[in-house]
Amino acid sequence: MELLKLKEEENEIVIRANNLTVSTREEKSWWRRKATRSKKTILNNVSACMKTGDFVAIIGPSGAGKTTFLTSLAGKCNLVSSGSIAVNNTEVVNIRSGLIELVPQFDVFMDHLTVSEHLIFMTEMKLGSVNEEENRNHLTFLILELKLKALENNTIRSLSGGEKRLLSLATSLIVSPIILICDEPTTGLDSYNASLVIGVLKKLSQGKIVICTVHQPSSDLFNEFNSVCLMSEGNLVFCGSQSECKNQFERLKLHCPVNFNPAEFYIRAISNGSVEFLENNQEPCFRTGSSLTLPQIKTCQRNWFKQIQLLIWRSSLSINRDFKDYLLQLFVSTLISSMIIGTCYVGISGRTQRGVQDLKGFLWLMCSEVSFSLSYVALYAFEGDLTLFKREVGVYRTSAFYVCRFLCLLPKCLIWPIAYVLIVTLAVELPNYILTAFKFSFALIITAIASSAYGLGMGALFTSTGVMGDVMPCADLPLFIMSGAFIRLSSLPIWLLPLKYISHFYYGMDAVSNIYWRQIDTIDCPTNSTSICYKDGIAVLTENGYSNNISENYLGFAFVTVLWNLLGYYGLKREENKGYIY
Ligand SMILES: Nc1ncnc2c1ncn2[C@@H]1O[C@H](COP(=O)(O)OP(=O)(O)OP(=O)(O)O)[C@@H](O)[C@H]1O
Repeated sequence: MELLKLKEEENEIVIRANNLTVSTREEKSWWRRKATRSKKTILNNVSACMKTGDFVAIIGPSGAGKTTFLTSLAGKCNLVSSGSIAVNNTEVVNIRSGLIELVPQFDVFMDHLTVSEHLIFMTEMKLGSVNEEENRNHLTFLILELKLKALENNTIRSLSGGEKRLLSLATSLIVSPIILICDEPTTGLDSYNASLVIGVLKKLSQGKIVICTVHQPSSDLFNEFNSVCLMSEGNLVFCGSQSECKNQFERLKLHCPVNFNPAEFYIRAISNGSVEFLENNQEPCFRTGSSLTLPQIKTCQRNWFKQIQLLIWRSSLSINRDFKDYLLQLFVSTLISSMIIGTCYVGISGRTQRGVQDLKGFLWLMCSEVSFSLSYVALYAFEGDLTLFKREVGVYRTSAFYVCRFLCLLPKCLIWPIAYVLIVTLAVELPNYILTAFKFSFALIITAIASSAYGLGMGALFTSTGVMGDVMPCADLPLFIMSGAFIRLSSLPIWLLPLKYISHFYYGMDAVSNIYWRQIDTIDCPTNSTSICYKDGIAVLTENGYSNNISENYLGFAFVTVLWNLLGYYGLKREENKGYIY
């Protein structure tokens, strides 16, 4: 593990918690301002110190506050806290990313990727190009050390729990952190995999600090740790070397029976109240004269465009593996529905008074099918990846992730409208068929892009609450009423007009209506007709309140696309600010 060790001449690292108190926030109902959940103290005045070479096991009964302590040490706790945590003399929250890595209890990956694709992605993001020899060697070394060589081409979803743990560890070690914090690295693993993981961690601890919470470790596993922290009800009962812990218990006449698991013995003693606090008579944490500057580690922040390129590469790998589903979705969403529309409207023409109504319905269906399908696909784009995104905070910029999601929708925005137009327009009588179909496709592609921005924006704003599926129809309703398919736009009250200008349905309908009706120079009007007779296509446009200028629609599309994307970005940023998920 030479690569992972701090070099001899590098400074000693000390992480120190000083009077750390962590509590939950008081929750109040918003209407009565009455407390619905009172404040709860999770960590109570905890002080501890760990230094280079420490391989620490944090043990204690369930709910003792072990995970909260770990995440606080990593600077990733989102709860209210007082006191301080510092590495050497630098507050943990001010430490450069990569110096401390947290391996949470639950692994979150993009499951469709293979092990090597995932590691390449992370190396590219965190270290720089894998084509650089140093980075390639480091990656190869990690794969070998963490026994991932045989699994390189396996997809992550096919890995066992232990293999996923090793992959999580490898991911955290890409940047060679100086402090590695693992939450229950052995939970759910069989004894072989548990000792494999602990063995790797122990090796790593030479030259680093490795801190782990462990649940019911076997005696053999527990003995691998050289330090132990005992926690009970938010208090740190003891934190020091294994031998000092044993001595302290023996001073209280609490002798661990031969062949009895010491970890279990300690936990029982603190759970039944036999022990409240133990002294720690160890040497002080800082050796006099040791330097307090933090070591430099190699990290790399890729530029924004490179981040987008890497994120798109990762998403495309995932899409490739699901290509059959993608085709099925295309088939169901576009082919079948466009065939149904085509069949219902077969033979219609806007050159007769009867055909005017049919044509308006046809244009509306074409436009709304494209809008609805794309906006609902985009709506769920973040749902599955929100946890992954929150785990990867700091690896890439939120805006890069958002732009990647938007760009990944563009192939659909291109293929779906073209497929629609090709099929549905076969059924109706179009003037200048090829040119009109081409113009329809273009207008619907732009409609699809604006609809995707709308869906993505709504999804990002409401993803974490899970109510986007309920909110979306309510938001859709006023927007699609503005399309002019159900109400004459000229008769809208003035205060409703702003809604028209943020409606992608309006711009879509206005564009396709202009494309079609401007080519209809005469509409038959039977002499015995008692209802209104439209003279030509322009009269239809005027009667329905559509604009005279198609280029205004494209400006409108640009406006709503930017608007919804900005709102979506704000929603995602809000999720990022809620903090790390562990
Ligand atoms: N975000 C939170 N909001 C409210 N309560 C919380 C929060 N995080 C932790 N707690 C509470 O704090 C206590 C300690 O939780 P923590 O997860 O740190 O314990 P633990 O020792 O790791 O438990 P276990 O061994 O079961 O994982 C628990 O009672 C838990 O319910």
